[in-house]
Amino acid sequence: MMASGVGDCGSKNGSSEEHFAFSKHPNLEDIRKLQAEFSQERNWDQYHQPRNLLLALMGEVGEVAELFQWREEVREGLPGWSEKEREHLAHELSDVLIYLVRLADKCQVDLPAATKEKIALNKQKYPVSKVWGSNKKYTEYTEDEM
Ligand SMILES: Nc1ccn([C@H]2C[C@H](O)[C@@H](COP(=O)(O)OP(=O)(O)OP(=O)(O)O)O2)c(=O)n1
Repeated sequence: MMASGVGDCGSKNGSSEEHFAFSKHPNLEDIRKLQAEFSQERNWDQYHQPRNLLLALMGEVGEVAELFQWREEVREGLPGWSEKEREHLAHELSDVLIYLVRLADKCQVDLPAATKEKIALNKQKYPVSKVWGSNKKYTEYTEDEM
């Protein structure tokens, strides 16, 4: 794992067979605390209201999109991307996560717990037996199919 956080995401030839997993730390609560400290030390809490954080988050999502725009389809593992491009992506995705965690903090949403709950709800909404291999939205299924 490089210092930038750019790991062996798949392989450079696009194979998804190589193992990829996140580091265990920092977890979301660690990130929440790190960002809270960062903001407090700079007297920036005054700017980190939910609305500003949402706009900052959207701006960073736009910066991620810039890295993908006007390219051919990008395959898993980002084959053909340079180390510099991978590092840039890692930093922009981190900005997105940092603002998302900060937004959840300021809205008092327990993000890991809420995510666990939402995945459980998604499983109910999209039962494997009904949706296997299909990318239809749940509203497109007929009563019979569900
Ligand atoms: N008021 C602010 C400004 C910055 N940051 C933190 C959160 C982000 O992780 C990062 C964003 O910094 P920049 O706005 O400088 O954006 P970039 O790092 O993406 O720089 P650039 O826009 O030049 O790519 O810094 C923050 O918490 N609160």
